[in-house]
Amino acid sequence: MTSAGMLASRLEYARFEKDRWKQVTQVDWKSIKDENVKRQFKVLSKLGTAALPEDRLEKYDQLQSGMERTYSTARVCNLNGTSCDLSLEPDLSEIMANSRDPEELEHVWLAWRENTGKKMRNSYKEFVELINEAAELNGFSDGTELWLDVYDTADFQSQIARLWDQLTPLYEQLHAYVRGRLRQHYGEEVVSRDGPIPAHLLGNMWSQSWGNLLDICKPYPEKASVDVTPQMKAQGYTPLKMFQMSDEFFTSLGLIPMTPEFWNRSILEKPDDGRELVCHASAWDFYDGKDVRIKQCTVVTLEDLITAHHEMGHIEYFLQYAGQPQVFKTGANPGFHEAVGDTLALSVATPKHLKKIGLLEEVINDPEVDMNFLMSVALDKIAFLPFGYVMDKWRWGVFSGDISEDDLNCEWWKLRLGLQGIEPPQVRSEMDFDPGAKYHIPGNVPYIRYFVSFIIQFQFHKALCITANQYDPNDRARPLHQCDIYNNKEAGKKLAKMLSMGASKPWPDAMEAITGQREMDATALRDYFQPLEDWLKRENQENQEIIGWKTDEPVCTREP
Ligand SMILES: O=C(CCC(O)(O)[C@H](Cc1ccccc1)NC(=O)c1ccccc1)N[C@@H](Cc1ccccc1)C(=O)O
Ligand SMILES: [Zn+2]
Repeated sequence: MTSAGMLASRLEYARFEKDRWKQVTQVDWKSIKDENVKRQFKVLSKLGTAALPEDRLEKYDQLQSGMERTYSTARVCNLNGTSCDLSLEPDLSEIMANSRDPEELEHVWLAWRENTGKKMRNSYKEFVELINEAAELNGFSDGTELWLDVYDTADFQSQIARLWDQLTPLYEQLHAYVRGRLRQHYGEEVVSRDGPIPAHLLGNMWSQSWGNLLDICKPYPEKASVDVTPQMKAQGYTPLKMFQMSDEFFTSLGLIPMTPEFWNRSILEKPDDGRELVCHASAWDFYDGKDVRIKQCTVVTLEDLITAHHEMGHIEYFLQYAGQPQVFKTGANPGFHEAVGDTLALSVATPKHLKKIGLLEEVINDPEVDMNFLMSVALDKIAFLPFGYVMDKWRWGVFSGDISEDDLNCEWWKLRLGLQGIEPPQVRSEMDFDPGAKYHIPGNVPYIRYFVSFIIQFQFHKALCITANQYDPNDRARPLHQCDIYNNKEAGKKLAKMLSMGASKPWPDAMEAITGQREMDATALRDYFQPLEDWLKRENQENQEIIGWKTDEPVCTREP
């Protein structure tokens, strides 16, 4: 599908949506008795951006596809300038993950932002106006209300704030420990004792997950590492084999296997015919119960094996709710769609499971290997939480006007400093537009869904592990983080029951179907990481690490 084709079909679909909406609003659907039919009308009574007049909608789509093209086609030079066609995937991601040279990391970090975000600033300002215009045409006050309507939860933003408040003590312990290990590795000149962590040293272009620092942060360096990437390469893994393994995990639970169309029409590797491709992973539903596809520029790493499960989680959801009426063919809420694959990946990543699939040698039940594993999961899951929050806390502020268009970048860094405790390698300014360096901003993909997912996936994991008799809250010999639900048909049946509901019921009903609870709850996440939290507190105390970070250093100057 070319971008021109995309634009044309988006406009055509908007016309269809507007016609359908006109018909629906002429029906007195609120007095319909049948709950299911009434709910279908309720969903159809909302129009979204299709409410924009055609010329404004065309402008909206052009701005968005223009920013996405800037992002997807950006190329940068390497440190010594010998090559200038480095792309984000796989080149820059590999450098940010594996380079331990602060100069090279700083160069790549700055060059990427120079060639993406900085070029989008004006487009984004205009784009925000259009989102707010669309919101008002839908009877909402701004884009934030339009975006949050799908959660249908009155105090959603304060629920998110409360969940984050519950988790900051755990995050601060991890932050202090990682800052300590980075200071040992790079020296006090590069990493301070009590300040924020330099963003370019965290193993990821956006400092959103720190799993690539496992070699520096392993609690027991001499013990086995759970990053089985070398074994995957040694055993000749291919992207196809990674997706076949993921499919095998899903079917081991009795879930629906990937369809022939999936295997014939997915793009599982970056094409080498020079074709421009949006490499950011995505899953696609063609709404016929058979034609479902993933597009992913997969490389052979454990990180990408986990991403394969994430994308396949979307596909499984598509297949499970294929029998629902069209308007219910989506997640109970967007966080549910993001949590399916990650929930199963919590089992896949365990040493127990990696041994089962031959990627880890004999792992005796060694508490130190276990702590190394828990740390690797925390570096991805705990580190991610404040990033997931910042991404939409910033956008909510921009849409609602709390963040003025002259302060876009410095307000972004105020949030990055305050919530994540990170700082840019060099002071930024309002000439930059660093949010645009992350796919979901030009891609206009909301992000709080991932924060929700990272909370509820532990609730799902805990419930399914109890069903699979792999976890017992009172039996320390079977802790939650060692649970692997592989092959358990009971757990699979429970998950399938929720997935097949799609959006036919309010999301608390779907949550209750799996966990017995009706709200988001961080307790399961805290239970999972309890052994690590205890270890981190002892370790930080022994090393006299300072918990928290100073915020008095300037990270961004408001000069226009
Ligand atoms: O962005 C993704 C994975 C891509 C996706 O699967 O969430 C994808 C994003 C997307 C791409 C294009 C258009 C819209 C959304 N979402 C889907 O493909 C999708 C989502 C819902 C239903 C159907 C498909 N993950 C996030 C967060 C994350 C999640 C899990 C582990 C690490 C990090 C990230 O990488 O920052
Ligand atoms: Zn996703």
